[in-house]
Amino acid sequence: MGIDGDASGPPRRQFGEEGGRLSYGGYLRLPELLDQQQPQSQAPDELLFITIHQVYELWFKLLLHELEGAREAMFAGELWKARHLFKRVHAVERVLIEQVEVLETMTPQDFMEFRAKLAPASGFQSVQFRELEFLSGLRDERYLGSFRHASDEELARLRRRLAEPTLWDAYLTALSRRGLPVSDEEIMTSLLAVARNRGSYDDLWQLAEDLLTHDETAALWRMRHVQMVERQIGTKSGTGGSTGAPYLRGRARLHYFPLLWELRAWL
Ligand code: HEM
Ligand SMILES: N[C@@H](CC(=O)c1ccccc1NC=O)C(=O)O
Repeated sequence: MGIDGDASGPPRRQFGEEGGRLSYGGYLRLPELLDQQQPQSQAPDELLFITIHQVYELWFKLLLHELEGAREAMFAGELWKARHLFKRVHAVERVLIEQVEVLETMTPQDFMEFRAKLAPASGFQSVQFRELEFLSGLRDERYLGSFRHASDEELARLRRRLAEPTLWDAYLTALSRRGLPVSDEEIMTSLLAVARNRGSYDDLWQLAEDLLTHDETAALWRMRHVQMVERQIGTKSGTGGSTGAPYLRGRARLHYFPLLWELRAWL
């Protein structure tokens, strides 16, 4: 029996073969993709280091896309759609945490074989990571300073993220579409009304839980990253010029949606 399952006779055309324009590698642009891993040293583990960062950046790209979709859905009052997209966001974010383990198979000695070649590059210069923070509501303009070497297009993207609405802005719109006031003075009362009146507001409550999970998972990644950093470089300072682990520990305490955490104290 042939691989197409035919016992005999001429090979039949498989589904999708009629046009014959697309191939697996052509569609996925594999020649281009697989040409992008270019180690700067002979160190055996540099391929792992490059690959894992590229995989992160691909997931970051998808997260930005899905979070933009979730934001637009909240603005449009399509809460079911926002929740559907957040489910995917959470699944990807869990993968981001899990794959730290792959890089931790590298020993610090093996990392030191090529680490010096990396400076002054560092995760500080990840445009998409900062875009995710800005879109999620953590807008610290001081980070624009880390992008002196970024292209005009990348800088424009970061500035656009600083100017555009955040996920929290979109959630506030969803609240006010349901008649709940969202001024600074009234917002906590509205969040409490949602939490205490699930019969009327369960969709808004679940959506707030989705935002909180996004926040919590991002913080888990920061903690996981700093554990990996301590394992790899101990108390050394970073190639990007920070104090290293102490700087990163400080970042792990940050929240995208502080009011959703504060709400817990009132429930
Ligand atoms: C051997 C593994 C790694 C080490 C030792 C390491 C170390 C560091 C250090 C020390 C910093 C602070 C900036 C500096 O002064 O350099 C940093 C920042 C950062 N790293 Fe890593 N890193 C590692 C892997 C990764 C991976 C796999 C990613 C995935 C994209 C990543 C993303 C980032 C990001 C986004 C920042 C900025 C964090 C912030 O400002 O809050 N790092 N890293
Ligand atoms: N900042 C790291 C080096 C590092 O991990 C890195 C270097 C270049 C590009 C991305 C990196 N990943 C995260 O910071 C260090 O200080 O060892």
